[in-house]
Amino acid sequence: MGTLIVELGDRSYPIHIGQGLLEQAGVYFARHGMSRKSPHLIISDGNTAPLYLNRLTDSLAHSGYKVLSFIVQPGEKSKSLSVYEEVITAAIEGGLDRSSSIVALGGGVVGDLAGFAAASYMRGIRFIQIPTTILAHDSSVGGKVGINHPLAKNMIGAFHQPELVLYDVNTLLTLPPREVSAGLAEMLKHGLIWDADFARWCQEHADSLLALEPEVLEYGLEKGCAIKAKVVSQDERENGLRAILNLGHTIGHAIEAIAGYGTFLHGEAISIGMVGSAMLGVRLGADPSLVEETRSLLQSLRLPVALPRELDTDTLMGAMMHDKKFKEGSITFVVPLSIGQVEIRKDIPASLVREVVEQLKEEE
Ligand SMILES: NC(=O)c1ccc[n+]([C@@H]2O[C@H](COP(=O)([O-])OP(=O)(O)OC[C@H]3O[C@@H](n4cnc5c(N)ncnc54)[C@H](O)[C@@H]3O)[C@@H](O)[C@H]2O)c1
Ligand SMILES: O=C(O)C(=O)C[C@@H](O)[C@H](O)[C@H](O)COP(=O)(O)O
Ligand SMILES: [Zn+2]
Repeated sequence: MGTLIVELGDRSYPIHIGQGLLEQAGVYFARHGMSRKSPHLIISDGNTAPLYLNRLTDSLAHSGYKVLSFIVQPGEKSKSLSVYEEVITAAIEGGLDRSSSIVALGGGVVGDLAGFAAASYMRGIRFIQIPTTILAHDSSVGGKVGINHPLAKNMIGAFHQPELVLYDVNTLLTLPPREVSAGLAEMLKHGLIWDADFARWCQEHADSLLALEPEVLEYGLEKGCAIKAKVVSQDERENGLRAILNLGHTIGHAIEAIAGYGTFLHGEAISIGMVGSAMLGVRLGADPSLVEETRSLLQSLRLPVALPRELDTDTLMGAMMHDKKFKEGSITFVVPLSIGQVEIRKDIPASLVREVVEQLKEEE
């Protein structure tokens, strides 16, 4: 088992990664001084809860905690205002007070939704992340929480750091193959933005990662979490450096929104977006081999690398203008210089992005 720390002064917190941690949740709650007098609300989804909720509630109850649960529909559509309202209703009806916590048991959807409920309920209560997807090695760390608007991803949200992240890698064994690949997209992203050796390691170990071989998977998750933790520790609120974690997301988020949430998984959409970013990089001076290399890394993880022709370019461009990085008339892009190295550019003309979108369609 490994433990990493997200260094944020008096809001620092651990990420515990290992096997069998779900059964020890009560011990970790006690170690973090969670209240035994106030109720704690677990948010999970309809796929994850039948598999893992009992293990969690048993462990917490055994350690003397009062727990309630609220189960949402699986998938991106649950990151909505209406489901958020249902979660808040469950918190009020369950009698949560300022010593309570909200606990996310699931992937990034549950984590973002539960985290936003924790950030806003009574102006903020404690929050615990218990991730159960590969993708959530990214989403459970860093405190970005929120929900979608039909017009734009993650448009309503907050920064609200968890108390701790308890990552039981045994839970990953039940993930469907498509979700495994989508999660590995964010793992590879951490290599693409920070560490070329790690990006190439992901490709070399692609078969083991896809087969969920525990030791390889745990190493990859720890490495991804460590990169994310380092970035977040330096720039919690995305005033600068943190934007690099958004590689591929400007195009990716627009794809998710215009195709209808859930049509493309988040990891699939950002996979296509990362190829687009490489194309942009080449237009701005990177070696032309960057596009093929990026594509090959993503394809080894069985990820999509082209944009379906039926997605309308104008609609996609319009959706990109809703990105949080679109400010004062121009869009900030994370542009790769080479594998493992990116820069943040604030001067990317929309015409260049349009060319990239067209090129992404040609490759289909
Ligand atoms: N906050 C952040 O920093 C951050 C970072 C990256 C992504 N995200 C967000 O995360 C979301 C995507 O997260 P995700 O890919 O985990 O999606 P998800 O939460 O929808 O989970 C994927 C699917 O797997 C199922 N599932 C979860 N755990 C399972 C398990 N152990 N076994 C079997 N099935 C399981 C879920 O029910 C769902 O159907 C997106 O909304 C994205 O925007 C947030
Ligand atoms: O933590 C971050 O910062 C990220 O950008 C991580 C991304 O993988 C993630 O998808 C995040 O939710 C995107 O945030 P947004 O602010 O661009 O909506
Ligand atoms: Zn992401």
